[in-house]
Amino acid sequence: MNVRLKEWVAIKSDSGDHTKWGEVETMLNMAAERIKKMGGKVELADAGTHQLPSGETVLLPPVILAEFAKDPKKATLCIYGHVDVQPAKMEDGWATDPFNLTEIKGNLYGRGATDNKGPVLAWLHAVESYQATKKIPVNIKLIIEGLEEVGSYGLFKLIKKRRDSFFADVDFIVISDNVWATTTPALTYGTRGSSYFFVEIEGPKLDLHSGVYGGSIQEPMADLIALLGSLLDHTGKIQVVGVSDDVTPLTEDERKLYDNISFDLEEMKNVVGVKHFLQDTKEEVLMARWRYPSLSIHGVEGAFSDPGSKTIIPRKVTGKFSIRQVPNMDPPDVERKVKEHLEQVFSTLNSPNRLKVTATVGAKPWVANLQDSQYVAGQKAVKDVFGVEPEFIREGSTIPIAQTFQEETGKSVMMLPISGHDDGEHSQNEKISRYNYIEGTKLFAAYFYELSLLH
Ligand SMILES: CC(C)C[C@H](NC(=O)CN)C(=O)O
Repeated sequence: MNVRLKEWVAIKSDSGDHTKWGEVETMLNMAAERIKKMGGKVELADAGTHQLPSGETVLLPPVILAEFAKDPKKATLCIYGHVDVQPAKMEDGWATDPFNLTEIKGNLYGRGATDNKGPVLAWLHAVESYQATKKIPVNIKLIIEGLEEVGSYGLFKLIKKRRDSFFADVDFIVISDNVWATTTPALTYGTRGSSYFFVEIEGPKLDLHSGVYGGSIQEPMADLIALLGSLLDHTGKIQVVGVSDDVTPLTEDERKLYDNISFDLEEMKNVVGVKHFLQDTKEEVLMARWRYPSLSIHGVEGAFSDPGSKTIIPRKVTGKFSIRQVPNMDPPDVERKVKEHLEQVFSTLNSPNRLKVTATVGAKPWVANLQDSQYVAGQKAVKDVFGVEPEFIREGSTIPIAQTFQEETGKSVMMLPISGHDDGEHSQNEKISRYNYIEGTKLFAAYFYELSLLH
């Protein structure tokens, strides 16, 4: 059992609820202390403030900017990671306490084990192992945040501000915050972007007895269900007019990249427990995940959701959904079209209730240039450690800051995942295998070495 990972997983650094950001700060301080113990120079950089959908302005947790002793003859690598996590409760169906890292048959289960505390620690372990030999082949900088899971508030501005200082001498930026597509190690060259929406419907002054008022008022929940039901058809096609218009057309060269992925549809059905996907072939399923947009409905705040029955008409409900975006979609344009769509559907309901739509995340999609020399180093490092060629993959999830790193700093960005395809990021029983954690640490060490040969 890895003691450090156990200590980090024990911190409930769920960033989803701003009232709990104290735990996120505790986690950031713990990570900062670890880096200082390793001889790193650490700044807890001010990330500014953020306005919540309620209108309230809150102070953001800081961002760790750290660096180790620099040798001007060596290349400088900046590693990005995050130490906040998604929410997790035993009642969601976890087999073990999500905040008590538990080893079962070679897997380490706990919230954040793979997304992203395990990989962040693996980077630190790789640095430490070189420190023991006093021959680290590249200069290392670190940027570690605590709000990735809610859209990296404040980080965009901080990167702009530090472009000519912290980032000035950085040659490469690397991120390990995603999963392999199969059991073969991978290099990731694209992620989808995301816009997250809150649709609030507010009706009566207070919750009402459905036996008294049912049938005589227009219920907020019925309005909300009509709105949410208008977003998608049964084939998964987004119904918001114009949203998918800008999707980059598929080229033959890009299509060929899918041929070599050893993705097994049957195994994937078993992993997630579904009878079939919306697409029929491996290529179509992967494209739906990586290079086409999707819309998912996540939940309803304010609706009765406890066990048992309560005969209530909720006064105010907030539906939550997000749209994953791909090149060349633009989050502000998507957000405008979604708002227009919801207002138009709402107008047909002739409702006396109030509608408010807020977009809380506006993260751009990211695609790297596969000819970038970092990918050569990554490919060699995978070969060194695993003895196989990596799969070149994209990722359906979002790293909000990836495209900003590339655009603002002009530096090369690569993703080097060490997490397994079945690690259950954001899900019940999230885990990292002992194998991936240890071999992943070796991969990072090999990558430092291969990168130094490029310089
Ligand atoms: C913008 C999202 C909240 C970011 C989140 N990122 C990850 O899961 C990265 N491992 C996502 O839902 O994609």
